[in-house]
Parts: sequence; C-alpha cells; structure tokens
Amino acid sequence: MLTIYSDDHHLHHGRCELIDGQLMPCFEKPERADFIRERVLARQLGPIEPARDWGLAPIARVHDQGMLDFLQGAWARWAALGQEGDLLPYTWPTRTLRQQKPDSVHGQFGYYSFDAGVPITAGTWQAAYSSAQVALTAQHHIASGATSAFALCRPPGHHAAADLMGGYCYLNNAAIAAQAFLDQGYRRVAILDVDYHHGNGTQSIFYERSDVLFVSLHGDPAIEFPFFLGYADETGAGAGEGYNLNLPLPAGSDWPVWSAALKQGCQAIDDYQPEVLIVSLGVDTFELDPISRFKLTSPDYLKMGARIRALNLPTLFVMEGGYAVEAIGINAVNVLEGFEQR
Ligand SMILES: NCCCCCC(=O)NO
Ligand SMILES: [Zn+2]
Repeated sequence: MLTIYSDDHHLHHGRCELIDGQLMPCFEKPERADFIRERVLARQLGPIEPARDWGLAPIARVHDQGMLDFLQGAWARWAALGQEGDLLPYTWPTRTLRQQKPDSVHGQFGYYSFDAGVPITAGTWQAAYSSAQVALTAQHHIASGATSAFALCRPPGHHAAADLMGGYCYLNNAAIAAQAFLDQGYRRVAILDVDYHHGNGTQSIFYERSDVLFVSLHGDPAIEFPFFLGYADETGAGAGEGYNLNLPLPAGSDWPVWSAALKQGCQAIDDYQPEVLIVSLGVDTFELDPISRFKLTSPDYLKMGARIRALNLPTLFVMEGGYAVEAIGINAVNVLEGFEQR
C-alpha cells in the first residue's frame, strides 16, 4: 500500500491545551505521525511518497473562503501584536449572541471555531495545508486506479466543518478528498469514520447531500466530545435524508460491541454501493488512549482492516486521531495490514 506523507506536519506543534481544568502539553503532537511513519517503514507496508501540491482550489471546494483567509493570515496578525505564544480562541458566538464576524483576531477565531483545541502557531497554516495535499495526493493515486492508499495526515481533519475549526482539526482532509472524487466524476462516495470521536465536521459538510454517505462509530456524544453532534437520530436532511448513519457507543466498548456496530455500518455502505470508500482512521479507540474510553486492543485493528477489506472497494485511509503515541504506529498500521490480508 502506498503511503503519502509530508514532513510539513512538524511545523505545527501547539504548546498546551486545557484538559480537566489544567493547561497540559498538547496530545496532538508531531511524534504521532513520526511513530506511524516509522511503523510503515518497519513493516515494509509499501513506498512512502511526498505530497504533490494541488493548490487551494480543492480545499476551497469544501471550506469557506473567509475561514481559509483567517487561518492563512492569523499568525501574522497575532505576531504583529507582539505576541509569540500560541493563538487560541476563547469566546464563541453561541446562544443569544450575534453570528457576526468581529474585527478582532480573537473575535474572528471564535467565529471560525467551536472549541479551544485548535492552537495556531507560526507553521499551523502550512502544516494544515500540506495535510490536505497529502489527502489529495493519495486520492489521486486511487483515482488513477490503485485499490488502496494511506494518507498519513497531520493535523487531523474530521472535526473541521466548512467554516469551523475545532478538536485539533483545521482543514477536513477526508472531506476534501471526497469532494475531489466527486469533482472527478465519481457519483457516490462513502466515508467510514472509525475515530473514537464523532466526525461532526464531515457530517455537517455532507449532511444535505446524497452523493456522500457518512457512517460514524464513536463515543456517545451525551458523554463525549464533541458533545453537540453525533446522535443516532441524525440521519441527514433534505436530499441527504438517509445518507448519514451515526452509531454512538457507550464508554468501555470493546471489540465485540464495537465490531457489531462496524458490521451495521458496513451493511449500510454495501447497500449504498459507493464507487470508493474513505476511512477516517482514528485509533483513539485503543484501550490505552489517554483521552478516550473504548477498549480495543492492538490485534483488533487487524480485524478492523480485514472487515473493511471485505467491502471490496477502492479504499483511501485518512489518518485522524490517536494519542497513545507508543502504540499509534502499531494500531494504525495493523488496520492497513489487516486490510491487505498480510
Ligand atoms: N480537546 C477535546 C478532545 C479533542 C478530540 C480530538 C480527536 O481525537 N478527535 O477525533
Ligand atoms: Zn478522536
């Protein structure tokens, strides 16, 4: 399996995040992608190639231009104020407040985000831009006839909506790849999100459309981030009614519980008969993940890959979350090896 990877992810390294009332080092850190890349090499999964640059246009097919302009220019504005720490949002236009974009860089960041988990540093734009190019390069590989590819994306993307960043996500790599398939003539794309957290951004981008089926297995939003989307009664709207399947699961879910949901999700994908499958591959479902509460074990990821392979679809794997850094490479590559029936 071909892996696409960009060293630019090292340009993004937030200093801290607010967890349980304390400022802690960011869990979404560069070592994550380094460990995965090393495991790809160690297991001789296949070649690792750099991303090609497909420009801003395919990103702008998914994201609001105002958000892209903000993200691209935010650090320079922040630095011009004499600041050198991370730029973080801290006020959001929630209930009773006006959905009007302020002039302030802080106000605009709150306008274009939904949580404080998106530090902007000097290199964040470049890292997020290159992460999207990684996904687009892997997408091109599949559109050119390959049966699989791995987009080793960092930062991740599935929480990013058209005009919102959040949950460590700036640009929605999987959604950008899905839109590229559709713009290249594909008619039906399925996205299977196996990250521990609901892909609220991906859901919202395609919620009113029938050309993308979104299926997500995740921690119950009643008790888990992102809290405010991901319920089972969210089935799509308008033309998209019936093309969104959320499978929320309780804390402590292990393979038997999780794989039963996967079976249901795979049946929905099979019924949809897509031409291509995108997997938002988060491995924060791991039993030792520091911020998550499922109980999958490393061998389970081999079975996950094999079950996805049984769909018999060209498959693009896009890296999302996973914070047990010592095991992230083993778990992510286990999915890919299980898919390849190695
Ligand atoms: N700061 C709250 C938790 C962010 C979760 C990020 C993630 O792994 N999403 O899939
Ligand atoms: Zn996650």
